Parts: sequence; structure tokens; C-alpha cells
Amino acid sequence: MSGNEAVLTVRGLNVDYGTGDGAVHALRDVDLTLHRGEVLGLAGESGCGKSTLAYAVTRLLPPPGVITGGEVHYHRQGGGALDLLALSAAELRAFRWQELSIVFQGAMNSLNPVHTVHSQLTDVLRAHRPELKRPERTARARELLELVGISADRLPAYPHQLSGGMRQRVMIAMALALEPEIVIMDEPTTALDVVMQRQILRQLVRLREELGFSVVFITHDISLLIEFSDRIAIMYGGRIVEEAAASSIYRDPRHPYSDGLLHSFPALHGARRELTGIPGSPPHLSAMPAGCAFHPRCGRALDVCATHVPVLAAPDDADPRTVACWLHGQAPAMTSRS
Ligand SMILES: Nc1ncnc2c1ncn2[C@@H]1O[C@H](COP(=O)(O)OP(=O)(O)OP(=O)(O)O)[C@@H](O)[C@H]1O
Repeated sequence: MSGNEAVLTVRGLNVDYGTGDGAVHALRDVDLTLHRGEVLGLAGESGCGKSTLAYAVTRLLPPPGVITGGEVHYHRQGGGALDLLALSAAELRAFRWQELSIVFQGAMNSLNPVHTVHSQLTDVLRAHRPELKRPERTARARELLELVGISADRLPAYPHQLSGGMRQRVMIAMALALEPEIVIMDEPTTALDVVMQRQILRQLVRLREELGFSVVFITHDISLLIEFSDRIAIMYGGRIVEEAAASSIYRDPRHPYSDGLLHSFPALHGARRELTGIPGSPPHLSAMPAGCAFHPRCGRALDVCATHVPVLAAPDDADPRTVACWLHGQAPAMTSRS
């Protein structure tokens, strides 16, 4: 489904929480490309900056978060790039929902309990598609519900009359109401049971194939990411440390952190992996180690890892992936520290 045409590009993005001496750097020089029609998974332990990236890209970063550098561009089909960091508040309002929508963790709880599903779905349409007449809005709302696997008969229901999975589907229907080009899903199914999670994600991937939107998919669950993403970017300490096709990351993770993450979760398919986990815990943003932030936990660290930050670069072979690791073709021969 995915091609090579970029729909969203993030370059050198930096985000701090707070200012001055007390500022903590939550994102550091993040480069990321979302291609048209693909599902791009973002992985990494809690606190590595996945949500900060989603919020920064959509300009929804809550204070004290500030974007301190970098660029985010949205590329319209057929040409023309929109600088998202330069949009005015009014332009942003039009851009969100219309071109890009977001489903956050627990989004189902943001449905208004005193309004029916019908009124909440048609509200989005009324605000953004004023040309639609009332019966057209209702017809579209019915269509949207069916799209996410809920019978259109449930349109008059109030949120409390629906299960958690159904409410989350309603939020997904709402996110798709205006046929956006990009849907950002931050832990969209984490509050649901495993069977429901897979059901919803399967439906989403099918819809993506039908409607052609692109998805940024954020979850703690690496096995879900491998199953549903085309490509995966792995984050550590506010940086992207590896980015490649989901199948390449699964078969052959190059960054020792990616390897550790994959060995922290049981595989759902294929050969069993030994679960070794990752020693230690992620660094505090206020006390980030020098050099590669992962080096204190890395069993393969070299001397250079403690002093110099490796940049995200393509390894020597032809595999279309990038890795930020001194073990992969960046460093002159160094001796292992172990
Ligand atoms: N309001 C804030 N003030 C200070 N630091 C913050 C604030 N919000 C987030 N952070 C810090 O920014 C870092 C990135 O947080 P973020 O929520 O983006 O991580 P995450 O990878 O999405 O984590 P999780 O998977 O737990 O949601 C964390 O270390 C967090 O403590």
C-alpha cells in the first residue's frame, strides 16, 4: 500500500519542557518521514518521547512544552508543502480533522456523555462541511459507523450504552469523518482487551487500504507494532535510534536497543525468542548520559559511545534503513569496553 511519496516530514525537531536552566530536552534532532498510505509505528519505552513527538507535530504540545527547533511539513497530494510550525491558530483548526486527525489513548472517554453518537458525529460534519444538509450529515454518520464495524442502528445511542471497544471505534469514525490524509493514533487501543485491540487495528488497516490515508501508530506493545506497521521507528531518550521496515526490524534489529526491545516481548508468530529484556532503566531527561544515551545499558558499547552521539545514518549495506549506532559503520575501528 505504501509508496515512496512523503506526506509528512519532520526534520531536526527539538522539544524542551520548560525554559532556561531547568529545561529538559524531550526531543532531540528528530528526523522522520511518513509516506503516503503507510502505517508508521513508533516504539520505545515509557518516557522516550513518542507522545511528545505526536503532540509537537500536531501543534498540540501542552505547556511547558516548547518546540525549540526543526521543521514539520505536510505535503499535499499533487505538490505543495505546508509548514505546520508556521500555521496560525485558524489555519491549524482547519488543518486538524480535515487533513490530519488524532486518536489519543482513552479517546473513548472524551465522548460527551449527554449527547448521542448521532449528534457527536454530525457535529464534526456541521463544523467542517457546512454545505451538507441535515439528511446528508445523518447519511454520512451512518456510513461512518458502518465503516468501523458498528451497526448504523446504534446512531441514537448515548456513549454509556456502548461498550469501551465501540466507543473507541466511534472516536476512530470521528477521526475519519473528513477523510484526512494522516491519522495519528497514540495508544489507541491500550485501554481495551487484547482481542478487541486486534479487531480494531485490523479494521483500521483495512480502512487504510480502502481510503488510502497514512497512520502514525504509537504503542508500548512492540508485537502489535510489528503486526500492523509497514515501517517502525524506535526511540530512545528523545531520539530516533533505528528506523526500518517492520519485517527488517523483526528479523534483524541493528541497534542493540531495538534488539533488547524485541527480546522483551514474546513473539506472536514464528520461532520463539529468548526473553532477555534490557538491563537497567531509561535515563532521566535531566541527567542524560553523554554520547549515545543507551551506552550505560548496552552490552556492546565501545569507547566512542560514551563520548560521541551517533547520528542516524544508513548502514553500509543496501537495506533501506537508518541506525544511530557506532557499531554500524559510523566509527573508525574502536575497542569494545566490555
Ligand atoms: N509537562 C511536562 N513537563 C516536564 N517533562 C515532561 C512533561 N511532559 C512530558 N515530559 C517528559 O518528556 C518525556 C517524554 O514524554 P512522552 O510522554 O512524550 O513519552 P512517551 O514515550 O510517550 O511515554 P509513554 O509511553 O509513557 O506515554 C518524559 O521523560 C516525560 O517525563
